[in-house]
Amino acid sequence: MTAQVLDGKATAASIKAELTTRVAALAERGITPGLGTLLVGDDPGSQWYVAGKHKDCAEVGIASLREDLPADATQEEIEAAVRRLNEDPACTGFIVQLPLPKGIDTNRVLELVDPDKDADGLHPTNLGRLVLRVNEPVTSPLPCTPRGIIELIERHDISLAGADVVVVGRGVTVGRSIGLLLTRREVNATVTLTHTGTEDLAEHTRNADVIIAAAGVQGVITSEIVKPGAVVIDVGVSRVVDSETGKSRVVGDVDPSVLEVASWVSPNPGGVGPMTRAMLLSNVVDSAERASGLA
Ligand SMILES: Nc1nc(=O)c2c([nH]1)NC[C@@H]1CN(c3ccc(C(=O)N[C@@H](CCC(=O)O)C(=O)O)cc3)C=[N+]21
Repeated sequence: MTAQVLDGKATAASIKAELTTRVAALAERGITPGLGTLLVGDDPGSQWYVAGKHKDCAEVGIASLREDLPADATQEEIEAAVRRLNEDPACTGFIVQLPLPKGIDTNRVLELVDPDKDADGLHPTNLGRLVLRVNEPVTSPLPCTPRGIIELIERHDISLAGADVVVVGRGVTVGRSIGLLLTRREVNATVTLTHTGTEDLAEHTRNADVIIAAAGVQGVITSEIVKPGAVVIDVGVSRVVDSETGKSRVVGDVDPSVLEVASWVSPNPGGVGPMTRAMLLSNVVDSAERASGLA
């Protein structure tokens, strides 16, 4: 058996097409959604990510706003830039590109973001809303990677209702927050969160209908610890130097042997990454629709 591919690139492309239509409807009412980015310093990786976000925006008709600060920007200067984006009516959602330079109190910066403009969906107020509104529609931004993973699964007609989902890794952006979405009544999965303190990871994963691998450990999920027919989502990102080409490349948490036992596997790259970017755009369009009374 060979697993089917959960194609994140193709799924993100259809989401972007849907967003283009919604952005056009907003334009008819004189509204242009705008994504702001706050980038501090000159890390090439961060510059590349931010450039990609502005390119995505241009594709669907979202305006881009940038705040770029030097690597030696002070806490006060960074907080002033957050306030400018909070107050700018042209900015309907924004992100603070992470990581911020050493010595900056990241949580203080993130908590200053207007929760209604929080395009990452990771502001404490928005995580709190997810906790409190478990049985009601959410009208606040959702964490992008968790939302992208659920969309990727459901848009392939795989039901999560009643599924036993094992999450590997307790990082804030994925492991810690995805259970808040998976256990909502409208999704209805059962969730086990495993981490480095888990005594027997295999015992959990072998019973899972769905494995969400967000540990950042190359190849931790091997075919021996996956139940035949399981759905396996590869979120982890590690950089390795290819022994043949000598070039650096991205590898995930899922070992290629898993393709022989799973029913569906998300590739990495080409799976969760493009979905995360599409959900960032969705959060910005959702916010603009809410602000204009369309949603
Ligand atoms: N405030 C904030 N929000 C973020 O969402 C955020 C951040 N800071 N800091 C950095 C991480 C990283 N991240 C990625 C998103 C998409 C891909 C992506 O699309 N990757 C492609 C290809 C990547 C490659 O080949 O190098 C793929 O998976 O197919 C990767 C990484 C968002 N981040």
